[in-house]
Amino acid sequence: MPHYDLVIVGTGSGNSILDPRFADWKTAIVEKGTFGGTCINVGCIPTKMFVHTADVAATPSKSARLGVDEELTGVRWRDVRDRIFGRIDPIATAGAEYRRSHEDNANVDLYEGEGRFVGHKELRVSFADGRPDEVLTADRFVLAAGGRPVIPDVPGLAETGYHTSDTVMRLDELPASMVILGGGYIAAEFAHVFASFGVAVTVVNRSGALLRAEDDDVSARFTELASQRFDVRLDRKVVRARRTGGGVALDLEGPEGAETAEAEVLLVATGRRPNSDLLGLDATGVTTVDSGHVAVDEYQRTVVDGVYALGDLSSPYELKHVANHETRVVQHNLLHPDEQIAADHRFVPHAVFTAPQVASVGLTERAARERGVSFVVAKQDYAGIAYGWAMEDTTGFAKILADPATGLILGAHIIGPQASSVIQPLIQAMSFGLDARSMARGQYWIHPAMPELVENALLNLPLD
Ligand SMILES: Cc1cc2nc3c(=O)[nH]c(=O)nc-3n(C[C@H](O)[C@H](O)[C@H](O)COP(=O)(O)OP(=O)(O)OC[C@H]3O[C@@H](n4cnc5c(N)ncnc54)[C@H](O)[C@@H]3O)c2cc1C
Ligand SMILES: NC(=O)c1ccc[n+]([C@@H]2O[C@H](COP(=O)([O-])OP(=O)(O)OC[C@H]3O[C@@H](n4cnc5c(N)ncnc54)[C@H](O)[C@@H]3O)[C@@H](O)[C@H]2O)c1
Repeated sequence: MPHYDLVIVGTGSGNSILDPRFADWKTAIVEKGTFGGTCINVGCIPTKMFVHTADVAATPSKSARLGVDEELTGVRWRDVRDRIFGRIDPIATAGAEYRRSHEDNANVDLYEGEGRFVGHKELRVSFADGRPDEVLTADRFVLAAGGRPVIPDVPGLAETGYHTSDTVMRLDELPASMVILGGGYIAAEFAHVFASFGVAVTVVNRSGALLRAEDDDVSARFTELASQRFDVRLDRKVVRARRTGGGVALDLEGPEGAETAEAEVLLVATGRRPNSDLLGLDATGVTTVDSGHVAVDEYQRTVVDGVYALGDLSSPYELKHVANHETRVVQHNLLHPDEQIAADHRFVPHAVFTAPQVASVGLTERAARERGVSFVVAKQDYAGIAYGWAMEDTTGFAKILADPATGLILGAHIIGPQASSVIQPLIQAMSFGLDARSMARGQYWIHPAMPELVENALLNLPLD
C-alpha cells in the first residue's frame, strides 16, 4: 500500500497545487476523467471560445441600425468546433504527460483512475482498463473532485436522449433547432451561442424569469430581451420527454395548460451538484452540508485533520476564480501549517457570458431588503453615456447599492456590453473598502469609455 505525504483527488484546480515548493514531498494525483477538469475541457474556456465566435456571428443582426448592412452567410460548425477543441484537447494530453513523465514531476505519481475512500485516509483507486485496484494512504489529502450536471427526474428523459454542457459542444452537425431545459448560466450562454449560429432555440424554464438569481431588475431585463430572441417558455413543468421523428419533444404543463416543445436536440442545463456522493467520504470521516458540498472551515479544512477540500466540491459558488483562490489558500496552508490563511469570500463576483452580458458582485436589492440592510440605490443606462450612444445601446444599465452612512458599495449589477469587464473597478472598490464618492471623484475616468457607466452610476447615488 503506497504511502504519500500528499494525495490530490481531481486535476481541475487540484493540479495547480503542486509546484516546485512541493518538490521534496512524495505526492500522488488521482484523476478519473479528462486531465485538467471542467474549466479547460468542458467549462469556462471552450464555452467562452464559442461565445466569442457567437458574438461575431451575431454582429450583422445588430449592425443595420448603425447604417452598416452586413450579412451572415454561414457558420462552419465543424470548423468552429475543431478549431476550439484542436486548441484545448492537446492541453489535457500535455498536462497528463507532464505529470506522468516529466523530470519536474519525479516526486509525483499520476493515477488515472477513480478514487474512493475505503478507510481513514485510505483511498482505493479503481481503473477503467481492469487493472487491479490500488489503495493509497497519505498524511494529507486535497479533495478537488468538482461536480457534475444534475439531470432532473423527468419520465422518458433517459430513453429520449439529451445533451449536457459536457457533450453539446462536440455535436457533429449544427442542429436546426434545440430545446434548452433550464434558465440559469448554462442555458443563457448556450442559447446565445446556438441562436447566433442560426439554430431555432426554445428555452423551457421552471420559474417565471431567466437568470432568476440575479438582481430582479437585471433578471427582468434579460428575460425580456431573451424572449425577443428565443422561444422562451416560463413557469413550465416538464411532464414527459419523448422521441419524435425529427428529434425530441418535451410535454409541458404551463399557465395556458398542456403544450409541447419540440426540437432536433435537447440540452439539459438544470444545475450542477458536487461529486461528494461518489467519494466514500464516510469511510474517512469527511462531512458534507445539506447541498452536498464538502464541509470546510475558512482555511479550507474538512473536519478530518490534514484533509482539505476546494472548488466545486466544497464551494457553493461553483466558479473557477473561486476555485483558483481556494487553491492558493490550500497550497499555502499545506506548506505553512502553523500560519494558516483564510479564504476571502466577501465579494465574489460572477458574469454570465450571454447577450447582453450580465455581471454582478455583492448584494442584490432583494437580498438587501430580506436582510434588513439599509441602502441607497442608483442606476445608469448605457444609453446615457457617450460610448453607449456610439453603440446605440438602448437596453443596458448598471445598478449600484451603497451604504447611506458610509458610502461603501454593497452591490453592483450590470447588464450590457462588456459587463464582465466594466464591473471590475467596482469589485476592486468593494474589496479594498473604497467608498462611492471617493471612487467617483478621486480618479480620472477615461472619456468617452465604457467605465463612465460606473462613474455616472456612482454619482447618481443619493449620498451627501
Ligand atoms: C459549461 C460551463 C461553463 C462554465 N463557465 C464558467 C465561467 O465562465 N467562469 C467561471 O468562473 N466558472 C465557469 N464554470 C464553472 C467552473 O468550470 C468550475 O467552477 C471549475 O471548473 C471548478 O473547478 P474544480 O477544480 O473545483 O473542479 P473540476 O475542474 O470539475 O475538477 C474535478 C476533477 O476531479 C475529477 N474527479 C471527480 N471525482 C473523482 C474521483 N472520485 N476520483 C478521481 N478523480 C475524480 C473529475 O474528473 C475532474 O477532472 C463553468 C462550468 C461549466 C460546466
Ligand atoms: N459564466 C459562468 O461563470 C458560468 C457559466 C456556466 C456555468 N457556470 C457554473 O455552472 C453552474 C451550473 O450552471 P447551470 O446553468 O446548470 O445552473 P444554474 O443553477 O445557473 O441554473 C439552473 C437552472 O435550472 C433550473 N432547474 C433546476 N432544476 C430543474 C428541474 N428539475 N426542472 C426544470 N428546471 C430546473 C433552475 O430553475 C435554473 O433556471 C452554475 O451555477 C455556475 O456556477 C458558470
